[in-house]
Amino acid sequence: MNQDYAVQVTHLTKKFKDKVAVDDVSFNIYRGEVFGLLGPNGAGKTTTLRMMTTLLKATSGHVTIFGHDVAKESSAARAMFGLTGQYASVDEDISARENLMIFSRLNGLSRAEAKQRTTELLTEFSLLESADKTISDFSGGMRRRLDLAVSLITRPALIFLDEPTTGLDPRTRTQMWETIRKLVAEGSTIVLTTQYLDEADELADRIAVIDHGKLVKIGTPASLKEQVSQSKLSLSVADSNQVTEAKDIVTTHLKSATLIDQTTILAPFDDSNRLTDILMDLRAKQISVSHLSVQEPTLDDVFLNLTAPTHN
Ligand SMILES: Nc1ncnc2c1ncn2[C@@H]1O[C@H](COP(=O)(O)OP(=O)(O)OP(=O)(O)O)[C@@H](O)[C@H]1O
Repeated sequence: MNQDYAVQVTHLTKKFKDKVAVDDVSFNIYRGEVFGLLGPNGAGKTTTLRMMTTLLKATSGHVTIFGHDVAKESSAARAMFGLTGQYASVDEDISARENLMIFSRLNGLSRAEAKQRTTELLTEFSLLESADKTISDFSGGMRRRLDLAVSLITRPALIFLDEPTTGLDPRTRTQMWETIRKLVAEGSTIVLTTQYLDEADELADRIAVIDHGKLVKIGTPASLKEQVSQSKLSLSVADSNQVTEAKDIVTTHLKSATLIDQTTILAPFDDSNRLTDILMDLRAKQISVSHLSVQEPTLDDVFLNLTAPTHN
């Protein structure tokens, strides 16, 4: 086993009768990284995650978690990770504190240890004030934080988060991102499935894009964006009489430029250093700029490009 890997997925395949839900997928996840599994509905993310977390048997292929084969050594593999998401099974009718106590005891902690861990987790996840409310009175964000707290009782080195922020309001989502970043800072490895491209962009060190059960691309958010599209420069001049001259300057430096109205020029570019040259030339010709912006390619561009119907 390679010591640098938290997870190794090799030729993983899942067939449901004639339907191939996951088709020969291989990737490795490094220790300490946040790895995002991204794909449209029905792409095979959940099926992949369920095989990785011992909940579903693969038709063929292998997964190892810190060297433990999930099929052959499932208890050892299971002891290495925490799982949170749609499978979390907190009891709705009792309080957060009681849930944490019960799960701590189920995980083998003594009564005193369970009590201490429960207080630590309630504090860590800002649930101390609501600790004795029943879960059915919890907001979506509180519920999600409790789910995550439960999966962290045993301080696992690897955490699987299945769509951690689906259905949360923007503020609670940002809080969840902070919590995830904190876990990473403390050394956890995180595997995350998400339907939110901005979430993958914010959190993931690397992203695997899955479509129709196949791995279509893997890389850092930046490298995926680079492969798909260039940045765009948008520049407006104060005096419309100077727009043609300004367009010529932009064309000289960026090869192509388009006039989109009487004062605005749009040009694709990939070298930020050219921007200074353009501004210096404009100033030398006494052309004033009234607006300037650079649009970076977004992960949406990548996603649409990779999973567009024409792609398949
Ligand atoms: N138990 C099952 N029996 C038959 N087909 C299944 C089963 N589970 C999943 N599938 C099919 O396998 C494919 C992949 O499903 P999966 O749930 O893994 O996708 P997903 O990427 O997680 O989608 P979503 O974002 O909607 O959860 C889908 O076509 C789905 O209908």
